[in-house]
Amino acid sequence: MDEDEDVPTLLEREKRVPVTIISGFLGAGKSTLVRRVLTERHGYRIAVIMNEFGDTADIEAKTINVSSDSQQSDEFLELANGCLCCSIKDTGVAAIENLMKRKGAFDYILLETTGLADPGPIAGIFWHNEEYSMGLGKDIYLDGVVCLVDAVYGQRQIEEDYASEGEGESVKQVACSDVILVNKIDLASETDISTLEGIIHGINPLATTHRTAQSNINLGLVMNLNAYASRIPPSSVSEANHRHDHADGICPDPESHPKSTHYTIRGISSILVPVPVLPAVQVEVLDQWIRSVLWEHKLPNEEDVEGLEVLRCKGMFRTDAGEVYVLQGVREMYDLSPAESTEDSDGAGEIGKLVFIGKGLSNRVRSSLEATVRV
Ligand SMILES: Nc1nc2c(ncn2[C@@H]2O[C@H](COP(=O)(O)OP(=O)(O)OP(=O)(O)O)[C@@H](O)[C@H]2O)c(=O)[nH]1
Repeated sequence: MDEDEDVPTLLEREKRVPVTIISGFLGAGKSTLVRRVLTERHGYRIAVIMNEFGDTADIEAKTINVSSDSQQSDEFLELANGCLCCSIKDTGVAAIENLMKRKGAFDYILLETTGLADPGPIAGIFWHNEEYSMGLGKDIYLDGVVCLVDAVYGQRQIEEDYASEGEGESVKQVACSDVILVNKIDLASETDISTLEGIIHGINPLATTHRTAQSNINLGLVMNLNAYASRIPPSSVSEANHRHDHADGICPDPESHPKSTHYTIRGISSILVPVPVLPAVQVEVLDQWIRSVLWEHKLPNEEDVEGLEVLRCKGMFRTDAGEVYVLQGVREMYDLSPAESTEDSDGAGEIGKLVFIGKGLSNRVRSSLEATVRV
């Protein structure tokens, strides 16, 4: 990251401080990314929060010659570039807000999860607070989830992880991410990297991927994504529609092109359904469909669909009343509401889209959704 790289302005746009969750496969380069953030002069005042004060902090303490304040129950390291490295036992919203009260406001918070953590529930904490707990979550909001994948071992990790029992953490990490860094590209062949990218897009057609070596990424590409607000970057749904990476045969449903796509990798799949301008009254019908699928794991008025579980959903469409609706969801939590501002509406063309990523998303589920949004 060069000093003179474009640094997005964060605080002018939002009073609340954005939080980005960094997840990643074991050994994929999370600590290397964090070390970059903590040592390079990028102009942000970032608090990096780790579940455990692990190797990175020790390394920082040694290499930057700053000692940690381990007298307190939480530990902090203030770095020369203005960043703060800290470990708080409880990474809930209230604990992070307390941290801000004690240590002052930051421009940004990066929350690093351990290599085995599934970011879905962590993302849910922020969501839940924002939605239900007045007062909490007033200072911070979830901006996005970034996942590091090892370019050399990523494919094997995904496959072995799945083979162990059900779909593994690495698959969930990919499914729940907004940006994915395929790291260690210096060690992998072009063919292997492309195959891995195909698998990643197969699991999560909405995520943007970047190739990196030594986790070297322009921070502007992983921060300030606004991935969970009631808005959706126009590119993300349209890109998803064009990602058809079949190099490894992960798109087993060619009949669905180009109207909708259906990828699957051993249980985790995604469906993308175009949505025409909907009569306003039909939004409630769609809402019921989403509730049934997310909460009851079945299609409306039908028996359970075996293994139906949505990990992530997103979408945007117009109604004939002139409103633009945005869908955002993680697991059982979702929000289907009109876009926050007219600026957000610009991305919605006449044809909207809904994307669901998860398990059990069969053709039957897709047909049911298509019928629900048919006019
Ligand atoms: N060759 C190469 N090595 C890398 C790259 N990125 C990281 N490494 C090395 O890979 C090893 C693991 O990187 P970490 O950053 O510790 O990975 P991690 O995801 O934090 O690991 P865990 O926390 O143990 O899951 C370290 O020895 C890094 O120096 C890269 O792009 N290329």
